[in-house]
Amino acid sequence: MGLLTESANNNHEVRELEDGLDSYGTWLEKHPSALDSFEGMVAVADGKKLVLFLDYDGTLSPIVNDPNRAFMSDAMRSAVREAASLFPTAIVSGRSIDKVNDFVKLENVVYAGSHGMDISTPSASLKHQDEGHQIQSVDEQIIEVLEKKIKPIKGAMVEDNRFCVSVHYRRVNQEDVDTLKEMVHSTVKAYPNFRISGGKMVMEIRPSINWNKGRALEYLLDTFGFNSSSDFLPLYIGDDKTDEDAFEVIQGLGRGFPIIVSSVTRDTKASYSLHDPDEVMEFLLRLAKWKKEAESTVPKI
Ligand SMILES: O=P(O)(O)OC[C@H]1O[C@H](O[C@H]2O[C@H](CO)[C@@H](O)[C@H](O)[C@H]2O)[C@H](O)[C@@H](O)[C@@H]1O
Repeated sequence: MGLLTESANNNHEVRELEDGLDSYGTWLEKHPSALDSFEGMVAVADGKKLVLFLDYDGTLSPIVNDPNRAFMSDAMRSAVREAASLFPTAIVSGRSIDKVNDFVKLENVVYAGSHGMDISTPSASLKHQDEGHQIQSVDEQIIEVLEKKIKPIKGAMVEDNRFCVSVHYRRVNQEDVDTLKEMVHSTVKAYPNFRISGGKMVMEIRPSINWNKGRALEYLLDTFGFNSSSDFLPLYIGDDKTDEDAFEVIQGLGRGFPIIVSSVTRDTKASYSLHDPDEVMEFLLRLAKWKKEAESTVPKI
């Protein structure tokens, strides 16, 4: 993907691109390409258990205008399937678990939807508990009120992600974006148990609880049985603001690989970068190849 193709209709991101043209190289020095750093990374991972965490939109599928058409390519699906056959793998998304499952269509991965609030493993399913109360699916009323309120804004769209809601403005005229944002803020004000976070041309309305993709990563490491082990390495690939919570947890652990997918300079806690989903696919294939070769050279006793 070229430097100027991603989200070219987003003025802010275009400005970021223009500003970033000179400094992208400098940014890459701080967040080196995971492909260029591959040999060093696998040298660290040798003999350890890598655990993979993959975001969906913008990581496994390219960002597109219509959220309902963010399909994953067959080639990407087969790369993820291959990697997941060799490493414990979770897909961690802001989407509802059912929607991300419909897009990914793989059985050998664990799904964490609604920014990690809804987790399904082969053996159990967790709807995040907050102070002893299981959180409820987002009140139908919020969705109805939001839909009604934003109706006059052409191109705006509400997406029900089960435990959170997205209001999309990628297809909204630039001059209407501030009005839309104001409408969403004033609507959500009436629901003190919810807060708004941002993403790529989307406002995400989520329960005000201390749970995010980082907490989901910790929970999943536990579920995979790595809580007491000292030889695991989490590897998380994501492109959006909500993925920063997971990068932060990995930095806090002092082990593992936080990798951001970005073709522009970004403020991030990730240590490595990949330019776009094509590079994510290439990286996953290299990882699988490395693991298979490593396993075939282990002497059989
Ligand atoms: O955590 P993720 O899996 O990255 O989900 C974050 C949001 O992703 C989706 O929206 C983004 O991708 C859309 C399709 O490419 C794009 O049209 C939109 O502008 C992006 O923000 C999803 O639709 C949202 O509900 C997720 O919250």
